[in-house]
Amino acid sequence: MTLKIAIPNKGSLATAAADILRESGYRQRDDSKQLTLSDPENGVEFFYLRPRDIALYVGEGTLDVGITGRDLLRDSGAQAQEALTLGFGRSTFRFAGPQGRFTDLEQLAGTRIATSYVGVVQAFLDERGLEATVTRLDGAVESSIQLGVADVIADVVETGSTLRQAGLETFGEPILQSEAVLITRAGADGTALPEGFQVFRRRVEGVLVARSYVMMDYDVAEADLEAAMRLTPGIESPTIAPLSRDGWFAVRAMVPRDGSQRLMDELYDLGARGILLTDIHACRL
Ligand SMILES: Nc1ncnc2c1ncn2[C@@H]1O[C@H](COP(=O)(O)OP(=O)(O)OP(=O)(O)O)[C@@H](O)[C@H]1O
Ligand SMILES: O=P(O)(O)OC[C@H]1O[C@H](OP(=O)(O)OP(=O)(O)O)[C@H](O)[C@@H]1O
Repeated sequence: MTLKIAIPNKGSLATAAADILRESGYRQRDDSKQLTLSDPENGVEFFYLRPRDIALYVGEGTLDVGITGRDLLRDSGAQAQEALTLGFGRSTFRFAGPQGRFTDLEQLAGTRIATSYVGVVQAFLDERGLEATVTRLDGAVESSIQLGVADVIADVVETGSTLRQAGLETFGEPILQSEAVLITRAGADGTALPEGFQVFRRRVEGVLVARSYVMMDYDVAEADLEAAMRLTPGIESPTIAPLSRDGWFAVRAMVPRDGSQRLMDELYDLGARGILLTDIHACRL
């Protein structure tokens, strides 16, 4: 059975979603107007949809898997769940008001709040027992205060520059931390999905690991081997091979990309030499 996959057709998540799928070995469309793309060799079919609608299709079971934002998933109220976090499309979702006007979330009571994410905002207010009037806008929410239709906005904040330009500032704790997620129907374990799902998930996971790890190779004297291995324990354990030079070993281990330069310095100080760092393009662990 073909695995049906929903991915964003445009907006902030579209390019990164297509990139990760391409890196996972799947075909992707060349024409941004194309609505579907079949990849029979891999047993999948892609449906290019608005990211806001993707949770609905997956929740209804019309499509098997989707890529969307956590905030859009929550906002939809659809019967869909996160299967994997994808590490891109990160944003926070926050309340904001005119500079110096609000300091505390309790001050939301009785205000008019404009947002494109009514579901998320209403759930947040309900949890705290706050009553406010929530108005749905399609976008450019930051203008609504100046234009007199709202006192407060709740919106996606990435760099914060849109807020600053509108003379607004955030207040209170973030409502939600979001990033792109792989979603499936709520309650669906792997067995309820077409068999291609496990392969799909493993491929995408492999690309995520490859992005966050690098391969480190170095040579080290036997006396320093233990200490070096403590610095580079690898995922399971490092590969160690004797060198023709007496008393020396070659070590190979995957290490997190973050901090890998510092690790090279530490290995060098320890006496390791010939330290190499190489990218991993994909992997199955
Ligand atoms: N700077 C950003 N602006 C908007 N959404 C962002 C940003 N960074 C990450 N995202 C995430 O992208 C998703 C929203 O994508 P979507 O395509 O619906 O909105 P958009 O980028 O504002 O596009 P459009 O306004 O054209 O519909 C959300 O999950 C959101 O958290
Ligand atoms: O914190 P920043 O880096 O400034 O990013 C956040 C802004 O970007 C998004 O708007 P987008 O350009 O997608 O337009 P829209 O929301 O009006 O559709 C979002 O709705 C905020 O307005």
